[in-house]
Amino acid sequence: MADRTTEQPERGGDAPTDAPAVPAELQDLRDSIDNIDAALVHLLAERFKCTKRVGVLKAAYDLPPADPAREAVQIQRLRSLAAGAKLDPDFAEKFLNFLIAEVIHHHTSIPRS
Ligand SMILES: C=C(O[C@@H]1C=C(C(=O)O)C=C[C@H]1O)C(=O)O
Repeated sequence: MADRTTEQPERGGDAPTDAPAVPAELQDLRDSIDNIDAALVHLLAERFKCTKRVGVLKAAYDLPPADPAREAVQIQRLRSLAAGAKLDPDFAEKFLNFLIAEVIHHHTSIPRS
């Protein structure tokens, strides 16, 4: 495979018209980041499919949209998983709260009889 790091812009003379070559390692990392972002989108889509069904069930059984006791268990579990994975537990908690807020927003918009 060609070494992409060898594709350097000209030095001196006129300003180069092409963008500088991206080092191979940077491009590889960006390819992986793009794959991870795609996986996250698919995982989130599956999660929202589940939570939408939960919202319909809650409306049918006249249960409140939010369940703070369940959320507290989820947050502690995710914080522990994050710590084990060397991810900032505060970030994991913020991310989960962000998701849950969106879910509850969806649930509150489901009509009830
Ligand atoms: C999905 C539910 O509804 C809400 C949303 C939650 C979530 O997104 O994980 C968790 C608890 C509830 O506040 C549920 O009760 O399970």
